[in-house]
Amino acid sequence: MSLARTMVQELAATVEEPPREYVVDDMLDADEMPQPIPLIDLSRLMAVDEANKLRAALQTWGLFLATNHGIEESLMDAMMSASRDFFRQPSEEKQKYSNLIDGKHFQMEGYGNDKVVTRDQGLSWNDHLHLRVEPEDERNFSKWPTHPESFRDVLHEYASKTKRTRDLILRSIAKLLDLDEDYFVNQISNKAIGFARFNYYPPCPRPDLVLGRRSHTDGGLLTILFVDQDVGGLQVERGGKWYNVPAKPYTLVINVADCMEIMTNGIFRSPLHRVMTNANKERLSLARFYAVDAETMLEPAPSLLDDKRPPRYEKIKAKDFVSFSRMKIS
Ligand SMILES: O=C(O)CCC(=O)C(=O)O
Ligand SMILES: [Fe+2]
Repeated sequence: MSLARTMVQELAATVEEPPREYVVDDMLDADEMPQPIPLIDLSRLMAVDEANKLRAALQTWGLFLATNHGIEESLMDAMMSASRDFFRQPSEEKQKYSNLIDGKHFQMEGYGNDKVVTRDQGLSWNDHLHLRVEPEDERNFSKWPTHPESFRDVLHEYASKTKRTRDLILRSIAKLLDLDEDYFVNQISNKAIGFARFNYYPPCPRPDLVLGRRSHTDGGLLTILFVDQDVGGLQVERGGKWYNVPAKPYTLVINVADCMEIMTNGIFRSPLHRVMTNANKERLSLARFYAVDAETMLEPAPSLLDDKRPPRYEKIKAKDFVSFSRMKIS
């Protein structure tokens, strides 16, 4: 089986019908919202009402929209436009950062598609650039674009800002659970890995049959997502239904990831989410994935457990954690 695939961007420019591997089984749609996705003002989390809103958001959706997150609009604009400039380059330029070594050996970092593991694995209408941003002293700059020229500096700046936002949110989550304020922050030492995933979704001729990103949960502790303000597409699952997450200018989407669900013993959920395609417009997004230290023992925080609330997840070392579904006891 060949790992090398045509970039979706090139497919989109040439085909009228998406290849079979991209087509999903069910017709794609969204359900009517029961209530809007909560919008949290991060500068007000000291206030009880805002903290309660955060708690409700994390329990019901595992995801929320965040304003007043401390990242300047000009920096967000610069980051989005650097990403757009990267993806607009000719294919040969982008292939210099390919995630396939010698055209066949897949590695996590670089430009390309997701790893193909099985023959019948469905594909997504998406190309991406995946970069390891933390630990800061282990950045592999051979995978960091030099075009546009500003790319590296802007990403460096953006990463230092999202880190602050991350810590603010992690501390707020710990407080909601009466845990030590640094309980989650301490799981991320200066050796923990943080990725930036720049997603590019070309227009797709069959948005009713093809997903920009198939349904998944994020594996780490927390994800800070910056979505295209002009094109929606992100959906989140709740109670077996799919709901549109609105794209609001300069508003981040924050979601709980699997390790956080385990550590909170399922009080806060790591939501399934997916991305729809659009017939006419390209779409970009940038996910910052924050993982815990590889050596961390993943387990529900002991103070959240008692006779009535037994652990719902088995203990496992973070580096051995691969599939979320295998971890659930009930
Ligand atoms: O593009 C999006 O809105 C979501 C992307 C996503 O879920 C991911 O990269 O894990
Ligand atoms: Fe995701």
